[in-house]
Amino acid sequence: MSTVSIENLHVGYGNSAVLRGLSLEIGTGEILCVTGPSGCGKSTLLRAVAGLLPATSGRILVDGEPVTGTAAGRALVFQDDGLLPWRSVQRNVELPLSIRKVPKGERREVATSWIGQVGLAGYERHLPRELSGGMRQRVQLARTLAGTPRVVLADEPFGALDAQTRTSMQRLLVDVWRAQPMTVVFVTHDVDEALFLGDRVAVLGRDGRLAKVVSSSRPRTDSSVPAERAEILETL
Ligand SMILES: Nc1ncnc2c1ncn2[C@@H]1O[C@H](COP(=O)(O)OP(=O)(O)OP(=O)(O)O)[C@@H](O)[C@H]1O
Repeated sequence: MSTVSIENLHVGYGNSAVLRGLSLEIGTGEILCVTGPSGCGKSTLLRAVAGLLPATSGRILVDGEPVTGTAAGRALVFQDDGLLPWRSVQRNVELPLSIRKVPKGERREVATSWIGQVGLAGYERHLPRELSGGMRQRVQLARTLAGTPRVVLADEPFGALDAQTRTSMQRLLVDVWRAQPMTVVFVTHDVDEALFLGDRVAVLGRDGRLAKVVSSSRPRTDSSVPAERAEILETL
């Protein structure tokens, strides 16, 4: 788990600025959801925190250390599951451990445990093409968590799933986060998803600045969520 500090961050592509002076503090073990209109720079923010895009000015610190490039401790999760089609579920989940040269026995044990925790016990030998979209997202989640990231950067990972599968993936994410707390920055267009998952919801404006941060207190009450929902929607 890590603290992420974003300080007066400006990021752009060529001469066009996207994020203009964004400051945000993401606490250790917090789930921060980021929402905002299309094109406001949500993915750009994640890429910058991942170390894939340099800041034009300002800085990002993870546990006090400036981000200067990618790091194994910061994992990106996408809508596209990114699974290797020729590798079984087991071998896909083992991937971050193979890269770290974790011994075979330990690799197998850790991967099997995560496959069980995401509800896919019995599917270890299946290939990605033999699984549904929701199951493939579970494999992606297991693979990400097997790498014990300190920060998970999720870019609309459940965006392509049907409503029911999406709800079960949201619950699964909260369950695994409770079992193994981690700092999560989760981008979504879906305000209800943001309020369900997030401890706080950061709303980016079209101008590339932070428009609002809304706290979503846990445990949520039925009456608090509509109020928070209205507060976010009036900004969009
Ligand atoms: N590789 C790139 N080169 C140039 N411009 C880019 C690049 N990637 C994104 N942009 C531009 O930067 C702006 C922000 O894009 P970004 O993908 O971060 O927005 P977003 O909020 O994630 O959008 P959406 O909600 O539609 O996914 C957009 O105007 C986009 O066209």
